[in-house]
Amino acid sequence: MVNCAKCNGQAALKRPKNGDALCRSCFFEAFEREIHETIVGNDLFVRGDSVAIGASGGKDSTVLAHVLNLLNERHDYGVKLVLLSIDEGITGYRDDSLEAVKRNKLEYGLPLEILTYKELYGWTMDEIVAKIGLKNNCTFCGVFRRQALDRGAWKLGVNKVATGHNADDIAETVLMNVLRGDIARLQRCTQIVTGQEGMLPRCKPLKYTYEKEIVMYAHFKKLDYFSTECIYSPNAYRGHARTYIKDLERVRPRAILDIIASGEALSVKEGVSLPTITTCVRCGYISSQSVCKACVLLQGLNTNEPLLGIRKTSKANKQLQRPPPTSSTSDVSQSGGCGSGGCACNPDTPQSLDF
Ligand SMILES: Nc1ncnc2c1ncn2[C@@H]1O[C@H](COP(=O)(O)OP(=O)(O)OP(=O)(O)O)[C@@H](O)[C@H]1O
Repeated sequence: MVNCAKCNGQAALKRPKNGDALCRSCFFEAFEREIHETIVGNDLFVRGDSVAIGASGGKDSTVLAHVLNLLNERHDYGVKLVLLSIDEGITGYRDDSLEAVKRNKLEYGLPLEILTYKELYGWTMDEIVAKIGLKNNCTFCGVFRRQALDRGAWKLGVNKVATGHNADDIAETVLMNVLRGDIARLQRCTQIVTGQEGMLPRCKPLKYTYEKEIVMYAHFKKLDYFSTECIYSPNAYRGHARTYIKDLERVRPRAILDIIASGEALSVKEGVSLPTITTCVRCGYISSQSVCKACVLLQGLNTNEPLLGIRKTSKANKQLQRPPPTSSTSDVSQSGGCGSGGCACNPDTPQSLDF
């Protein structure tokens, strides 16, 4: 029998993060305490905050909702929590995972708001994939989701958004941004709170939490989540980064934290020009070009030119300085959006690589 390193009882697992043998209850204690320390150490919340948890029904956001709800009570954060789900319109995937979110809403007694791509943009992902095929569809989905979460948060009147991005996700993003030479995103992607002026702050309380431990926690706690991969997401580039990091982790478990620390330690030399943040002339959301990536992509879909937002968008941006077509079904291009959210996309990057 292997003894628990903390209480000397019978160990039930070996922690992927540091190899400690722990019993279940000592693992729960360590897992929850570390997330609490991340929250407190980084001032993620203040009393009175209203926080929308991006709830996809997957393991990460389900564990996030469970743990935030628990810590909020245990440590009396005084924070109001709300679940916010975006229904991208992916039959056989998001409809099923949203059922898990609806069950969690009842289980945790938290309000839930669901926004759909169809109502926000006039298109479901099923329709987008039918139009453009499986290549590039993740670009549409990622850009629309980022803006949709902001729009949902403004609608709910919250002042913060929390997402379930974990340590593995962040290490992968660091690597991908290094390989792409994307300095602006490299600088941003390790930040635990993102969101420039005019945007709602977004935080990642699971930034230092290993994916394997999230899976273990969800499994031992018997949490209700949906575990199937997106049917439209080949996302080969992230897949390569993921495989590489898993290989590194096998040799050196700390590699994930080390990559995050390396990303955090990088700083951009003075004088290097970074994209400036402005407001999209079409929808009013924050953008790094005069027309935001969501509007460019939407224009492409609505005018039968779906690659408009995929190719170099400075060109597309010039094209879009013209007024939008009146036939658009989206409230983004028709009404100018709510004018208060934050789509901080970098239109020249083919995939969404920051959070
Ligand atoms: N459809 C959605 N609705 C609301 N929030 C979402 C949605 N998709 C993703 N998010 C948020 O963004 C985070 C990272 O999303 P990603 O697509 O990387 O999924 P993931 O790593 O599989 O996470 P999860 O296990 O929570 O689905 C999620 O944990 C969640 O907080």
